Amino acid sequence: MVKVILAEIFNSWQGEGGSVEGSAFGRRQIFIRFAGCDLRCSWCDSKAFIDASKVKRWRIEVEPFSRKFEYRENPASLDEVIKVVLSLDTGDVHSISYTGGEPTLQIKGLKALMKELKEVGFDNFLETHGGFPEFIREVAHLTDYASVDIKDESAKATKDWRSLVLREIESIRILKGAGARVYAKLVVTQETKLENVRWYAELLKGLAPLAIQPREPIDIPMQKLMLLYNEASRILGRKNVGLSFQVHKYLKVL
Ligand SMILES: C[S@@+](CC[C@H](N)C(=O)[O-])C[C@H]1O[C@@H](n2cnc3c(N)ncnc32)[C@H](O)[C@@H]1O
Ligand SMILES: Nc1nc2[nH]cc(C(=O)O)c2c(=O)[nH]1
Ligand code: SF4
Ligand SMILES: [Mg+2]
Repeated sequence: MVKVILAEIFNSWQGEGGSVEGSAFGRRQIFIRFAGCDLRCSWCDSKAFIDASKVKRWRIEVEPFSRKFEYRENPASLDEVIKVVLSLDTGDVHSISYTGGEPTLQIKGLKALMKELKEVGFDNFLETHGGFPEFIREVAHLTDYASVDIKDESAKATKDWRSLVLREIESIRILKGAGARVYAKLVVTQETKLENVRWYAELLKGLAPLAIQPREPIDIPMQKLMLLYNEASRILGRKNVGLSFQVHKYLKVL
């Protein structure tokens, strides 16, 4: 029996993605956060969950926005996860967000959950770094929406940053080919180089829109953000670039 190592499940509003095509910003979602990640983005806000061996328990926010949690032991069975998702359904849920950590690292469990939750009528929204096109291929046909991060050099996510970016682009291509609504998300910092943004935009041209998301806490000067945006827009087209902020953090919700 497949099991999954989780961090948390909660019902909230999708806080990211802004208004670019394929975004589910402001939609109600049930978030399934997987534990474990192979990357180490310097600014990751989910650091507590990226070493799966340290995530002994997962939590359920029993009532949306209540900060009241129930805890369960890892690993979780798929039946248990489905039951929890159904129990959190507020009737206005747009889609299920699979996030993490990196959900594609647990590809068997991810695939089984996406399949089952689709069968009971939910759309699937995959939040991924896209570094494993071979895993993306396994779930592309089950994916309705995907937000695929392009990891900027300044994230210092891995040593071989350029090859990671190329794999992320390949993942976007696979998802698009399978009919998913896909956008790329680029977290930018003060250190983000204009020449790198130019490169990402060239790779994304004709493929997917770009949501530019300032790293939280925001310290990038607005003049710099404007320059990066302008350059991306010049290459991708003015309708294919937008800003994204982590609005849930301002609302102080999960
Ligand atoms: C925690 S990650 C999990 C999914 C996947 N591992 C990834 O990185 O795309 C979810 C989203 O939060 C974003 N994120 C995490 N920490 C952030 C921060 N400090 N500021 C802005 N965005 C952040 C990531 O870039 C990603 O788009
Ligand atoms: N409300 C809310 N929206 C989100 N969008 C992406 C998130 C994530 O951590 O993947 C996230 C999250 O953690 N909460
Ligand atoms: S890839 Fe995602 S979960 Fe992994 S370290 Fe980076 S932001 Fe965090
Ligand atoms: Mg988050």
